[in-house]
Amino acid sequence: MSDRDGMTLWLTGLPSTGKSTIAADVADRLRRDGARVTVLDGDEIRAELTPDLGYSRADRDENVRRIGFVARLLAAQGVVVLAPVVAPFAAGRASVRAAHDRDGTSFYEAYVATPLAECARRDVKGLYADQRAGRLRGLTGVDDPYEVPAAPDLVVPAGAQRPGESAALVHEFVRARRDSRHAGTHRRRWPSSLRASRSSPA
Ligand SMILES: Nc1ncnc2c1ncn2[C@@H]1O[C@H](COP(=O)(O)OS(=O)(=O)O)[C@@H](OP(=O)(O)O)[C@H]1O
Ligand SMILES: Nc1ncnc2c1ncn2[C@@H]1O[C@H](COP(=O)(O)OP(=O)(O)O)[C@@H](O)[C@H]1O
Repeated sequence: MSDRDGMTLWLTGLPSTGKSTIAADVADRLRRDGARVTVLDGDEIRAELTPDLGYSRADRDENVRRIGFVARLLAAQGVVVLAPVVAPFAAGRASVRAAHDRDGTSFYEAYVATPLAECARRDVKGLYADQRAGRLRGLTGVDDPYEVPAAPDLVVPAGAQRPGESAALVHEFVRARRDSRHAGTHRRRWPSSLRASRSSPA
């Protein structure tokens, strides 16, 4: 394990799309692979790190910015950071990516793409029902914007999959990126001239 193993994988999508379920399962799978993993879950972070913020655009942008900052610090130390956070605005997601790019830390955006009607049917926290009943205003995807990622690194069709299938897809995505970085490390460490001399008979 090295600092090169670190990355941020942001799971964006509507409430009840499956972000937290997938992140928890992927974290377990990666830990079994021996990775250092942390999950920056929207609900937990809002309770502990951003309790001062609500759901206005400015507050959501600030929430995403702070989570992105913590993710970047951890990822730079070799941690695989999973961030299941709605992050409804493309500009907010793009600035988190840009901040990672500036210090050479990997950032990937996974769009958890369950159709709105299925999210509303799942309605894990009763928010869609609250919005319909007039008890909640400004629900992402219903009466507040959700900007669908234009070029996500991964699309997870979680409306048409079982949770384990979605987790397996995301796990494979992360594993492939970690593996390719390891291969790159080995290539850099042993340039071809050196490899040739090492493999020649003495
Ligand atoms: N109005 C409104 N719109 C959207 N979501 C709402 C709202 N009110 C509360 N919640 C719950 O808060 C979670 C979204 O906050 P996040 O910190 O994940 O995202 S963000 O700040 O909007 O980027 C989100 O969590 P998930 O259901 O896990 O996505 C919601 O449960
Ligand atoms: N393919 C899938 N991936 C993730 N969750 C799924 C999937 N299919 C059904 N579900 C269910 O949908 C719900 C998603 O809830 P949750 O993970 O809390 O969503 P979010 O974090 O996006 O608000 C859970 O009850 C989960 O069991």
